[in-house]
Amino acid sequence: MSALVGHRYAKMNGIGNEIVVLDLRATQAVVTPAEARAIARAPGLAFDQLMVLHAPTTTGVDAYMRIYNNDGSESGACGNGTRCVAWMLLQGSRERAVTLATKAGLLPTTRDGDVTFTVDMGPPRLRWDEIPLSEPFADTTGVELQVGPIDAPLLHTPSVVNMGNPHAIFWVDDVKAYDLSRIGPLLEHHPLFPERANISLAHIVSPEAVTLRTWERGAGLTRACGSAACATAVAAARLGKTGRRVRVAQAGGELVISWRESDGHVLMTGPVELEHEGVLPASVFAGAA
Ligand SMILES: N[C@H](CCC[C@H](N)C(=O)O)C(=O)O
Repeated sequence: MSALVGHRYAKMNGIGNEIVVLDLRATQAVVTPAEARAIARAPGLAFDQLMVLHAPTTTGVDAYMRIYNNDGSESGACGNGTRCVAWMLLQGSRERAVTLATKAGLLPTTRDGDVTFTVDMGPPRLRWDEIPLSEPFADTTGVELQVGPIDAPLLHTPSVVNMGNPHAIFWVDDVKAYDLSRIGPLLEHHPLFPERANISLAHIVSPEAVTLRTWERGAGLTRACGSAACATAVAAARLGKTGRRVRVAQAGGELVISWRESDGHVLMTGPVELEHEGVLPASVFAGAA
């Protein structure tokens, strides 16, 4: 039987980004890619990201998180899921702050209201080999990549940003005018991105507002992606398209993103929603492969 059976989970969402938080702090067990895929297929547990809590190994950290996409692959960041984790850890507590650790670094998170949280997503990484890209580009605000005919590309010159995970952002007039479910997987797996990439279409509404759609690496089209909102806000500010504080609207709702001047950290604010809680039943893993 899977060592995950009997551990507590919460099915949540962060503005429509489907999240399962699984608390493994009481065990040494680690989720395998096959187990992550089995949970994603279980009735009522379909997720875009699975946030797994492990006991912290460093003082001052409340939990270490491993983040899985629904294809079983791992990610270094998930903004919407991190707010859900903070909700779970602060549930019933008077504390207002938690510090979470991932393989990409520390994520201090504060509660701003009952269901509203701000995550310090840390500084973006902007050098080509930090994204990573497979070939050098001095300027990552626009790299050579296009979709469609060479002389009349449909999409071209994305900005690239690493927010703990790789993002490419194409600037468009209408985010709904493209078949992202067809274009997304081609770009996610493009040879320019040796670790694959999250692919976003962004429309600048005003210097304070952006509309966004994202095809997520390892999860496909989602209703919202927090790290994509952060990456887009950084890229838009670098290009002078917006200021350093923007509202980012996605299919599932809105986030406020601030790229702090003093230390270059990106702050993401938004709500979470609890759908149901329980303990993982053995049936989830029956016949898992
Ligand atoms: N939905 C997440 C990001 C998931 C990223 C994942 N698809 C990857 O980079 O592998 C968010 O709110 O930030």
